[in-house]
Amino acid sequence: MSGAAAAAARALPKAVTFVTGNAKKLEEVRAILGSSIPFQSLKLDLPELQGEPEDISKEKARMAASQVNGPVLVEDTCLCFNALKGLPGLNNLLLAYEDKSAFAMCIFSLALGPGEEPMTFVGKTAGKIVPARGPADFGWDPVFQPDGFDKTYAEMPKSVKNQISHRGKALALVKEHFAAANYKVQNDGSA
Ligand SMILES: O=c1nc[nH]c2c1ncn2[C@H]1C[C@H](O)[C@@H](COP(=O)(O)OP(=O)(O)OP(=O)(O)O)O1
Ligand SMILES: [Mg+2]
Repeated sequence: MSGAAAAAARALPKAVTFVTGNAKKLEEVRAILGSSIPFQSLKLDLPELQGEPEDISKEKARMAASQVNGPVLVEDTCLCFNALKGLPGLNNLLLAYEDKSAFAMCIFSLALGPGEEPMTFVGKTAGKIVPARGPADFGWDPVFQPDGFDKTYAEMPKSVKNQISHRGKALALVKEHFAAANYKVQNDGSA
């Protein structure tokens, strides 16, 4: 890197902690991030808040950052129904509506430490709600069929889901941010 355009390295006291109570999410985040961002994970059930998805995610990051006392990444996901004007909800509600279109939305929030304003990264994948097909081991994967595919998320190989998913898209933005921000992790000989 040369000269003026290089971002000043921001020192982080430790590696970023991805906080979630959901093992399946963690599995996907690990697979998608690989070794691109050094992170550790912590299983913590944070309260389920109400409100606008972005605000919920940010508030979750604030709580996690104070509990961890360091940089954290958290994530909130919703399946939002166009018939309900984008509201998250229960699949059964949709039975009453002709319009089965929906989108999966994932919002990651990164807080660099307690008291720091979280940054958000949003990924969306459009699709429709269908009768369940495929393994039922992760939430609503069997009932969500992304546009352009004849398989539900549950029926796809993980590698395909991760490439086109709400989570994959949001994490691509997280990766871009990390690449640009040039964080330097202290107490980590590998950096
Ligand atoms: O890719 C996905 N495919 C199918 N279902 C999914 C996905 N991602 C989240 N889900 C489900 C899990 C939970 O029943 C609900 C809300 O998720 P959400 O509140 O963000 O997650 P959570 O409470 O399980 O874990 P966390 O501790 O990270 O908040 O959506
Ligand atoms: Mg949750």
